[in-house]
Amino acid sequence: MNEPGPAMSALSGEYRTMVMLVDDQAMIGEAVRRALADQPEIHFHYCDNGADAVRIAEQVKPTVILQDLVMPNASGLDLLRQYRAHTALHDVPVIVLSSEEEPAIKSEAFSLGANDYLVKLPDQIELIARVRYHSKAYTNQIQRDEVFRALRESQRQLVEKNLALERLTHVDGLTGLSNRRYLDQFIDNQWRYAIRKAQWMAVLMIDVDKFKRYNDSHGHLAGDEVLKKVAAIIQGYCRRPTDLAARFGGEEFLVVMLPDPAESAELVAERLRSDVEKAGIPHTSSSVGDVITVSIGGAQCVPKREENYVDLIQKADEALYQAKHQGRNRVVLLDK
Ligand SMILES: Nc1nc2c(ncn2[C@@H]2O[C@H](COP(=O)(O)OP(=O)(O)OP(=O)(O)O)[C@@H](O)[C@H]2O)c(=O)[nH]1
Repeated sequence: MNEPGPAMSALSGEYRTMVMLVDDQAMIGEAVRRALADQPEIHFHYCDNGADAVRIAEQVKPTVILQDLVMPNASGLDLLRQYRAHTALHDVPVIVLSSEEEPAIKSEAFSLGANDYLVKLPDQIELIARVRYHSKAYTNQIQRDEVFRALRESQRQLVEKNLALERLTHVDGLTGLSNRRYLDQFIDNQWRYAIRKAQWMAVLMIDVDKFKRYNDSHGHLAGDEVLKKVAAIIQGYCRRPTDLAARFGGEEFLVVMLPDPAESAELVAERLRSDVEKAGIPHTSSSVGDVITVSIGGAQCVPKREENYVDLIQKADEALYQAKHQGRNRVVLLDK
């Protein structure tokens, strides 16, 4: 008897033909073994007890099962049902071995999922041909499934990588806020949306006060850390999908929002300004105070078709200029 072993070798990627015969008659077992003996690529396992068939099939991993119908302690049709309900065995081809050509039994066997029906004992050539045919169909199916699985997995990874890449192209490397490129896309979309919905749209331009002095006193790297902290505070105010916080330029940030009446842009701007001050990041060389502060210029409008969002940003810039001139660490909001 050939050694029982795994029918499928995941390592080599090759599939061996593994025939499992379930039949209580040792004489049949011996006859089938002999019929297959001179086929080196066909491995054979004989199970003479129907009660053990499912358990043994789990271990042996047959690529085809030869199933006797009448056994003392198990019914072949019942076993067929069990194979078909079993997660690991439900696709394994089953050739029913019957002692007679009986249409009713044949019909029931096929309706339960048998793949073939042979009357015992078929001649050697027919047995080998059918075993090869069913085994090959089964292993081809497994290989196709594996290829599809691998393909789906690599497609999933590709989508993830593309998304990550896309995110990277949208993000400012230092602060993690959106970059200018993404801001332009976003604000354009939001502008059109606000036109359609006749909704208020606001932009806040936020600039760190006396930042040059900070860099001069503490160095550029320490300045970068300040920008990251300020950016994190700003980001905290942009949780809704309709809001966006972006790095507009060096130490300048821009927030785009569709404010609702309950939380006006001015209120958000004032809270943000106050949070930066309360963060208490020391800035001893600032003429505004002894901590990092920001000035915020805001502009808002209900956009109209004939207007352009660039004018809104321009207005916010004007407001920022006023905030700086009025002494910094303050909010100036203008309606466009
Ligand atoms: N550390 C750091 N500094 C930056 C970065 N981008 C711009 N800056 C600095 O930000 C400073 C901005 O200086 P100014 O435009 O003169 O304004 P300010 O000193 O903040 O003064 P006011 O805006 O008038 O309050 C410059 O010194 C820039 O070098 C950056 O990415 N990192």
